[in-house]
Amino acid sequence: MSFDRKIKIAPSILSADFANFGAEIRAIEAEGADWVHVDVMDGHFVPNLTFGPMAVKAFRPHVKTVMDVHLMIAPVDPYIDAYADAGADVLTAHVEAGPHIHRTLQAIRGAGMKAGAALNPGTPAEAVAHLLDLTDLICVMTVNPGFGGQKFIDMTAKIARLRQMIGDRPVHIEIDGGVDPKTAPLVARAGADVLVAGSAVFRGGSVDKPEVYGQNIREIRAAAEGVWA
Ligand SMILES: O=C(CO)[C@H](O)[C@H](O)COP(=O)(O)O
Ligand SMILES: [Fe+2]
Repeated sequence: MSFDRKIKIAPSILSADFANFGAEIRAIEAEGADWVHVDVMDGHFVPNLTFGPMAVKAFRPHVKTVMDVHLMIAPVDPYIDAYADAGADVLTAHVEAGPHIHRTLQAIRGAGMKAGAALNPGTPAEAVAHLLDLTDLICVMTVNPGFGGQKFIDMTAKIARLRQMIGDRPVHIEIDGGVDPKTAPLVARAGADVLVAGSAVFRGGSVDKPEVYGQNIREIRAAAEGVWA
């Protein structure tokens, strides 16, 4: 997994057909997804439950790009090895999930994965100021985590501040929540390069109509890249 700052679209399979994950993953990748975003929720850190490491391991053979696992769980540390074994490429933990995010990021890298740190909407950019050399990705939540299909919360000032803090370090800024062709240009202009989108990618499509996924991905990408045109 090499570093670049081109716009990457990461569909969240939270909006996929839960009875058909393998085919859904293959469809979004065939239709242009750059990464596959996998939302792990524990019914404790967030008020919703999805799946755990056994399911993530079952997704792995279907993912040919980058498997980007977003942990919305607390605690994190007891499960890091299980997600490494499941084949996560990027493992992101929330800074709010416990008192020792520094240790968590070290452990994620130590287990051979790229380490991400996620920030809830109420958490300032400064929460990662002393973590930037331990982090490969900062995930800026633009919804309160737990559910797909929520309304975008404007975090552009936080994104711009993070881009300034990161300087020339090889750290991605990922945006998660409410990304669509209207909001993508706002976050791209502020400095984001990885755009997670669940409902805006899967809306109107299915494994039998995958071209809709392709159209949705192209619209988000064009809107984000249009910022630089
Ligand atoms: O982490 C998440 C929610 O906690 C999801 O990745 C996110 O909500 C994507 O869904 P949508 O694009 O529909 O907002
Ligand atoms: Fe997510």
